[in-house]
Order: sequence, then structure tokens, then C-alpha cells
Amino acid sequence: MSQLLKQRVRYAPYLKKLRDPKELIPYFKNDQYIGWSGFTGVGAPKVIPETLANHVQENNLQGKLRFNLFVGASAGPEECVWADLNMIKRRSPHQVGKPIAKNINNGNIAFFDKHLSMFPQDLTYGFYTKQRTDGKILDFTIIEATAIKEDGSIVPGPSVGASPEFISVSDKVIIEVNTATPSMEGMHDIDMPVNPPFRKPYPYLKVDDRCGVDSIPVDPEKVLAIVESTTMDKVPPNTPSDSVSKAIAGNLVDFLKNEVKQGRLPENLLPLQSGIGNIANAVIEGLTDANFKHLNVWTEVLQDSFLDLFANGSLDFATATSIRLTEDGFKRAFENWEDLKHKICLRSQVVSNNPEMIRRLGVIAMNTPVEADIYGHANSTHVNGSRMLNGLGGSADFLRNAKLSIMHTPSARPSKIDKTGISTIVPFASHVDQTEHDLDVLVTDQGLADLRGLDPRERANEIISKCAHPDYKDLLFDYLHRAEHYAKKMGTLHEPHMLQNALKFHTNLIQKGTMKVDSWDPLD
Ligand SMILES: CC(=O)SCCNC(=O)CCNC(=O)[C@H](O)C(C)(C)COP(=O)(O)OP(=O)(O)OC[C@H]1O[C@@H](n2cnc3c(N)ncnc32)[C@H](O)[C@@H]1OP(=O)(O)O
Repeated sequence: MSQLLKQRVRYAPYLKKLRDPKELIPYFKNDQYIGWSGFTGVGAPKVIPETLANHVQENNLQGKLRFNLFVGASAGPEECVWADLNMIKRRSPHQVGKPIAKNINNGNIAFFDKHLSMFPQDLTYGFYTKQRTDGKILDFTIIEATAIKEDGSIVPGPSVGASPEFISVSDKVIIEVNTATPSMEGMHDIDMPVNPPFRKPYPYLKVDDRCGVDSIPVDPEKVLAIVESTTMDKVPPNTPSDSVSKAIAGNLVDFLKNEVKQGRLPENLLPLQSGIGNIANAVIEGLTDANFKHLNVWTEVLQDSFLDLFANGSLDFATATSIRLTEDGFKRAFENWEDLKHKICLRSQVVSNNPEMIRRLGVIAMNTPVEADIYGHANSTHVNGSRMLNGLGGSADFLRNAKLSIMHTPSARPSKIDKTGISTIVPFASHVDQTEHDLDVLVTDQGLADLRGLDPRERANEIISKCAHPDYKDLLFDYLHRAEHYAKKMGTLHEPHMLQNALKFHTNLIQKGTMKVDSWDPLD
């Protein structure tokens, strides 16, 4: 037992439960229901997943030891290893990693998606385990901790996610105490689940309000074992911003400045939410140079670029459910930890993504879609309406409830065949996660479409003229004008479509590798 472990575990009875991870293998059986801590690649367990993966590999148990796996949002590389070894039978919600997406799309993993604010509570209601006959919900929660308090409660690491809910409905709990990560004690504000009809409102009025507890209570009887973990989180580096992401950020910053000028936003804006990915990271980078002061953040994930906002004094306080920093980002953060830890608060995803809170605080939500259509529906999840990418995540929690709902995307994404790439503006979204009733603003490297108060045809003109790539503009206008002509005849001019051709950008892409349609199908 390391000295550090003894210091971190302040509840002595758990030290007697310290186990070699291999001793725990026999507890894991095919088809069990398991919750992991973790959110967007940080704070997930590492030792037990790796031990089980090695066990499967060494004993050729691929496809024979499979689990129903729940994680607040994506875990780290360990769940990709599980996917590669055919250890995941069912998975929810948001996930990241080529092996998982591949196995979802080849039908090997049964994946279902849910808003991140709702997923943990629905799990506690027993919605996802209704077929169980033993009355249990989760067999195990495997949770990473950075410390254990005197009462046996768990101090999480850089994410809270769905851990409070998992623990509350878990038969047994295994705690991985990570001694390589600094103790994050004092950074969390955790509301434990309470079911209706006795649930009270979350009382937060400002991003830095704290009303919960700073660790996750657990019945020590449930704790099967603790193990020591010395593996740090490994988030891959972000792609550096380029001219496209800089142009998107520039358009957005101009818009926000004008909103301030018009009196629709205060000078320090309103609490910001920013999604994951390189565009989101670049947009926050863009805000760093924009000279806003006293910004606040109410979001689900903090990425590296938020460190720059703190460093240049623009950002006063940030709350999220995960600090998803790259290795370099964590290094920077830990160098300045004593100052930083007072400016960040980590909550459970039920609270960080809570619609009531997002609406009350007037959050400005910014997320990246796969594609958006000319009327303002957006697809966050399925390429060509079918291939699952990462999942919905918290995008709709925020975009439906924010004061300003913004989606940012390049106007075209690279493709092997077409030099312009794939248009992100299409006549009809091939899958809809964010509806026309949710989005206020769409912004690309070409410009920004302000959709507020516009009727569908006005929206289409605004989106095509401001956001579409120049190589696709004429084609999109051609679709719109033909659809208008047809709909006028039919008396259906409110939101005109030619259904025969609505998905022609996509079918053309599948058949010919380009969205540049050369002719439309004749209308009846
Ligand atoms: C944890 C959280 O929830 S944070 C809150 C926000 N969460 C979300 O918004 C969740 C959903 N969103 C996401 O997962 C991401 O924002 C995405 C995937 C939609 C966009 O992220 P980006 O970094 O811009 O995506 P990227 O350009 O890498 O595209 C991903 C893949 O989809 C393909 N793709 C993207 N758009 C299209 C398109 N319109 N047509 C065809 N293929 C496409 C890309 O080619 C790429 O393919 P690959 O996996 O074979 O390389």
C-alpha cells in the first residue's frame, strides 16, 4: 500500500478492502449491468477495465464476457479496448472512439441515446433494466476517486457525470483511488438524486453557487473493494485552430458584440456553454482575444481553451461536470492549481445539463452539428441519417433551453472525392436532433444566420445566403426556388419541400461521392 494511498483514504475500514485487481475478476459475470464514472474521457476507471480486458484476451473470452455498460458520457481508451474485445453488449449514452462507433454501426453493440440530463435519472427509475427479474438496477459501479473522506464518501476526480445516480442504485461499488491525479477535494458540488414527487428545485442562481455536498455519499457496506490506480487521464491533443475555425469564431464574436451593443446581452455576456470538439475549442479561443471581461461559464465540459480565458483574466468562474483537458492542459492546470481550483466547480450532469438551470441562467449555448438544413433543423449524431457518430450528448439539453441557441460548423467538411467537400447546409437534415424551434443562430466560416423571428422561407434565405459554402449556394437556392414553385401550386408554401429531392444531396453523396447534384428528380 503506497503512502499516498494511505493519505488519500481517510476512512480506515476501506484500507482493509484494498485488493489486487485480479482478485476481483470472479465477481464479473456475463450480461451484468455496470456503471462507470467518467465523462468525456476523464475520471473513468482504468485498472478494473484493463484487468478484465486482459482476462478476456488471455482466456479467449471475446464475445463470452459482455456487459451492459453505462457511462455518464464517454470514458477513456479503456472502453475502446472493451469494444474491440467484444465486451460491450449494450451501451448508453454518449460515447467517443472509433472501435465503439464501429461496433454500434455493425450491430454488435446495442446503443441507445438519451439527453445527458435525463439519462442518469431514467436509469435510477429502472427504465433501462425493466427486463431484470432480480429487482436490481446496476450490479456494479466502478468509480474513480481522488480521495475518500472520513465518512467513507467519495471525492471524484475531474468529472462527476452520472456517478451519484449510479452509486445510489448499485448493488456493489468498487473504488479506484487514483494517486497519480492530485486530490480534487473541495471542487465538487453534488446533488444526490431525489425522485418525484418529493424533488425540490435546484436552488442555483449564479454559476458559483454551491448548495450540494462536496463528495458522493456511499453506504460502506456496498463497497466491495478499493484498488489503487496510478494511470492519469489521456485526452488526445486538439487540432490547432485553422482559418476555417478562426473565421467561425470571428463571426460569432462579432455577433455577440452586436448583441451587447443592442442591449440584448450584458457586457459580460451570460453564462457560456460550449460543446466538445475542435470547433468548440477554437470558438472559445476566439473569445480569448475578444476582450470580454468577467465572463462566466455554465457548461458540461471544460476544454483546454478555457485555461486561456482564465489566464488572460476574461473568465471569472466556470462550472461543468467534467474538466476534459489534454495532457498538456492538465499540466498547465496543475501548475496553477491553487488559484484555479477556487474558480471551478464540478457538478453532476443532471445539474450541469438541467433544463431548468439553463433557462434560469440564460445560458448562451454553442455546439457543432454534423449538418443543418435550410429551415434550421440540425443533425448532431447520424451521418447520412444512419451512421452513428458520438451521440446526442448534452447538445439538446442546452440548445432547447438556452437564451441563445447557437450552432457552429464549417460550411463544408473534407471529402475524398469532392474538392469543396461535403456541404453542412443541406435541403433536409437526414436526421434531426435539434429542431427548427430550438435554434436561434447558425454560424459557419462564411457568415452568420440570425434565425430569430424569421418564418421558414426567410430562414432558408438567411441560412443559404449567409452560411452555405459558395460552391453549394446556387444549388441550395435552386432547390428552394423549385420547392417554392411546387408548394405554391399545392398551397403548401409554409415550409416548402420537394420530398422526392429532399435527401438528394445525401443519396448523391452515397452514390457519387459528392453532394453536387446534377439534376433533380421530376415532380409528379
Ligand atoms: C459531452 C457532450 O455532449 S458536449 C456537448 C455537445 N455535444 C454534442 O454536440 C454531441 C454531438 N456532437 C458531436 O459529436 C460533434 O460535435 C460532431 C461529431 C457532430 C461534429 O464534430 P466535428 O469535430 O466537427 O466532426 P468531424 O469533422 O470530425 O466529423 C466526424 C465524422 O463525421 C463525418 N461527417 C461529419 N459531417 C458529415 C456530413 N455532413 N456528411 C457526411 N459525413 C460527415 C466526418 O467525415 C467524420 O468522419 P470519420 O469519423 O470517418 O472521420
